[in-house]
Amino acid sequence: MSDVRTALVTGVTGQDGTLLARRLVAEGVQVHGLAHSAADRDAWAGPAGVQVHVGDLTDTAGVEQLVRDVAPDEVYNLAGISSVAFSWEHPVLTGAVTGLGAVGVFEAARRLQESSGRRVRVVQASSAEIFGVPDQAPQDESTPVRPVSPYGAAKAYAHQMAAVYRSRDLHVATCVLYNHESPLRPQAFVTRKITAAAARIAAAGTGTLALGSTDVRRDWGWAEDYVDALVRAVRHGVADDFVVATGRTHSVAEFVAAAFARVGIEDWQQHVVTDPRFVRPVDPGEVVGDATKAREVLGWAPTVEFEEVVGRMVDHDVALVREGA
Ligand SMILES: Nc1nc2c(ncn2[C@@H]2O[C@H](COP(=O)(O)OP(=O)(O)O[C@H]3O[C@H](CO)[C@@H](O)[C@H](O)[C@@H]3O)[C@@H](O)[C@H]2O)c(=O)[nH]1
Repeated sequence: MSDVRTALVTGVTGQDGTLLARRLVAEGVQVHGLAHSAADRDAWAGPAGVQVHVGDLTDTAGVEQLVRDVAPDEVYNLAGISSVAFSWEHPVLTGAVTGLGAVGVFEAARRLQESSGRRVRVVQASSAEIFGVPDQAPQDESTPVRPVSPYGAAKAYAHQMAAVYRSRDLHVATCVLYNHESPLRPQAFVTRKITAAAARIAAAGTGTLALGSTDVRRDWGWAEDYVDALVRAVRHGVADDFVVATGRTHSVAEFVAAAFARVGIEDWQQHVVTDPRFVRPVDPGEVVGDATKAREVLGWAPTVEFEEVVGRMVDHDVALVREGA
């Protein structure tokens, strides 16, 4: 049993929110979640016992009211637009939700802390995209923040405002999360798109997968590990920034090869076509993080290797196809 009584998780219906809610409920924490819509709330396959509220991060007054009502010990800000691809189509919305929305959460926590006289701790889900196309590899907490996508710029603003709120005596930690995956990933992200396609093509014996750039390299880890880092960061004595990554990269092509090999298809190239719709205006060629600080300060370490991440996702999608889902 944790000594944390109440937690508020924004973005609770997403991949990380779901995994985090499971973890906190298992610890005996009273979990409140914020979902974007009643439909998201009703469709959510989260753990029992979570009180899910519906609201929009752009509704600053609503967020402040929620934080006051819930009076959490811990706030996990996971809400926002999480797809870089989507952010290119909706840059204004991305700035409002992912950037300003985060500040609304920090401000609400600060006001609660001030009015209640109790410590409120916040962790912000920051992103490797804040580094844009970095000069150094791997990146760490000292790498210049220089985003190149609307999503990265919005996350960069929230990241820098976290530091501003620390100077106002609010505990706001950030985890600079590199790509982290699980079967809960929607197909808007390349990993799940690939694993779902591998399962579909294996079952049908035919089919194609349309992708953008396949030579870009990402640092892919297992999402549950990254949720563990968020918990460690928010509970650490000092609010700080932590890069959370495996330190290893693979290309999209390598991900495809591993996923198709898992279903017994070696000639994956026969099934992949390039579609310019999935090529981004600017896309970092390689992002890779150095999580030494998280290791040394938080005792955090990734536990699942790349091949196992791919394998677990493919197996899940194969089972879904078999069930006719
Ligand atoms: N989504 C998508 N990406 C593709 C495709 N083809 C190639 N890619 C490439 O695959 C890479 C990974 O794309 P995503 O899976 O969409 O993830 P992301 O843009 O790297 O963002 C993820 O990681 C960030 C941290 O590094 C997170 O902050 C973000 O929320 C998200 O989880 C990108 O370089 C993208 O251009 C495709 O068809 N779809």
